[in-house]
Order: sequence, then C-alpha cells, then structure tokens
Amino acid sequence: MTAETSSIPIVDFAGWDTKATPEQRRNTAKQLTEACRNVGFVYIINHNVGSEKLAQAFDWSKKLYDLPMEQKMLAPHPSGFTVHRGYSPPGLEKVSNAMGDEDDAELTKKLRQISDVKESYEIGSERNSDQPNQWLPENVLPGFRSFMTDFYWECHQTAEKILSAMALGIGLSDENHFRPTHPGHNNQLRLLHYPPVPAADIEKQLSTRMGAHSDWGSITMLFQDDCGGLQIENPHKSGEFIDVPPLKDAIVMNVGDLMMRWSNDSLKSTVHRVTLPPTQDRFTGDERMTRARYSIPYFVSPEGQSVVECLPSCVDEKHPVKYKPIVWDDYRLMRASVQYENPAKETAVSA
Ligand SMILES: O=C(O)CCC(=O)C(=O)O
Ligand SMILES: [Fe+2]
Repeated sequence: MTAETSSIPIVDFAGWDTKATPEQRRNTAKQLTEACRNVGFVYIINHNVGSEKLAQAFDWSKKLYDLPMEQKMLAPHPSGFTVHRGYSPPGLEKVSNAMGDEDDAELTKKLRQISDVKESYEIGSERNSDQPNQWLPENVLPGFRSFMTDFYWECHQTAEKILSAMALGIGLSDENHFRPTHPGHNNQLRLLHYPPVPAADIEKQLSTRMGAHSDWGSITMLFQDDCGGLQIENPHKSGEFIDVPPLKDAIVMNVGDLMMRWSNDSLKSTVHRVTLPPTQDRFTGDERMTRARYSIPYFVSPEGQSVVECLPSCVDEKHPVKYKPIVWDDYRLMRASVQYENPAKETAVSA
C-alpha cells in the first residue's frame, strides 16, 4: 500500500500559504480539522520544512547514531523522568499508555518486560531552563548543535501554522488563538533510531519497535524515512491497526491527548505504534534482520503553566464539558513517570 492509497488523509498545505485566498485557507483548515476529527492522523504536504533540510536532519541523526556508545553516552538522558533531554540507549525508555497513577504500577512493571528496541535523543529550546539540553562536546559531532537548534525553530514555525489552521477549523474566531500558549519553548525534537532486529523477535513479541501509545501534548509532527512500520489504531475498529506508509517529505501530523482535551474530544488522539515494516524486501539474511528505521518526531506543547480547559467552540448542549481544567506541567509529569524508571517510585512499589 502506498500513502496515496492509504486511509490517512493528505492535506496540501499550499492552501494555507500567505499567497492563498481566504477561501483556500478556509478549505485547508476544514480538511485538516476533518482529518483530525475522523482519523487523528494526517499527511501534510507542501509545508515549510524543505526537502533538503529534512535530508540533512536525517543525515545528522545517522551520524549521531553511528557514533560508538561511549561517545553517545557523553550526553546521557538524566536519570528519572523530570528532565527529558539527551541520549537514551536501547531499553531506557518504554512508551506506554498508562496514566501514571498508583493503579498503573503493576502495569508499568509488566510493560518493562518487553523492551522497545530503539535509541533516542531529545532536544528542546535553549531557553527552557527547566529542561536543559544535554549536548555532546562540540568536537565529537561538530555542527550538530547548531543545525539542530535551527531545525527546532524551523519546525516550530510550521507548527504555528498548523495550530492556526486548526484554530480556524474548530471554529475559533481568532486563528492565532494557540500562539500565546505555544511560544515554542516547551516543544521537543526527538531523533529516533530503531536498529536492525530479527523479525522473529517482534513476531513472537519478545521485543517491539515502539509499543502502542498516544502522544500527550498538543500536536506531533513526524518525519519518517522510507523503512515503514508506523501504524495507527483503526478509528472505526479498536484493536485493529492500519499502516501509515512513508510519503517522502510529508509531515505525518497527529493530535495529542492535550489537544483532544482542549477540543472536548472533538479531535482524536489516536493510538499508534511502530512494528515490522510491511513488505518482505525490508528484511535481510537468514535471520530476516529488519532494516534500520530513522524517524524524527517534533512534539508541540504549551508552556508548563498553561491551563487547559475545553474550548467554548467545542462545547454545546449535545457536547457538554468532559474534562476538568488541568495544568500542562502536572499532566506531563504524571504521564512521564510511567515512561522512565524512577528509583524512588520503583522501591515504593516493590516494598
Ligand atoms: O518512529 C515513529 O514513527 C513514531 C514515533 C512515535 O510515535 C513517538 O515517538 O511518539
Ligand atoms: Fe507517538
């Protein structure tokens, strides 16, 4: 299956360009929002992140992961879950959909028994002092820091456009509604590498590439290479997964849990996962080693103290308010506690 024939809608963002007519902009906003309501995932083409820039970002990511482990460990992810920056070797992070409360403690332990076979590197705004970046020494990968810092802000500019189109699409009178809460300092650029793994390990569920989960924030913009393996839960049939085939240079955009709350559930935060690539030519040798996969998600979130409460344009008699207001930082910490081991919490659970 190709992206053109998959059930994930494709939205041409040339229709949200400054040169587009008001009608083209309204139509684009409508298409984007319909996709977010019905599927929660959408391909965005003709956006502002250029093809060459993307190729360079994937090249840098490959250079990073080609480094020996001891060099990558010069920028380690701090222990615990409060700071989410730097390098996580395979097995450190386990994504899940658990909410992080006490009832989830057992579930969290069980989830850890099947590890995600991936390594990741997280980057944020240089001005976010709560989440300090963990850079490699410049001489280890000269130019990496400066490229990634620029790329981070380029992605942010595109995120602002997407949020504006969504604001219009969900009926807000001001298309800049999300700007004050999303100045960009709380976003997260993530470089992901899924190393080759025997296909049988994934088939027998001895390991996964990335387990099923939804994203927590406002929206996610994902760039994927041509390996394949990303799947979303069928919006019309729970438990069934459908492929999100690679579409060169497209952004795979999805709604996060926070935007779902903000929109009073009118937009969908769809569960997704990464598994075996769909076609046999992605395997090599007797062991059927899976081709490596590189992807670059960009998670867009509001400022930490932003209060998220259902938007008036998404509430009416038929759709009463579903969620109490929450502060983004409180919600994020609750979700993060499940993903990275917290030594204090683990002791408490097993005691
Ligand atoms: O690697 C991918 O394609 C998906 C990544 C993802 O879903 C995530 O990091 O939350
Ligand atoms: Fe995700």
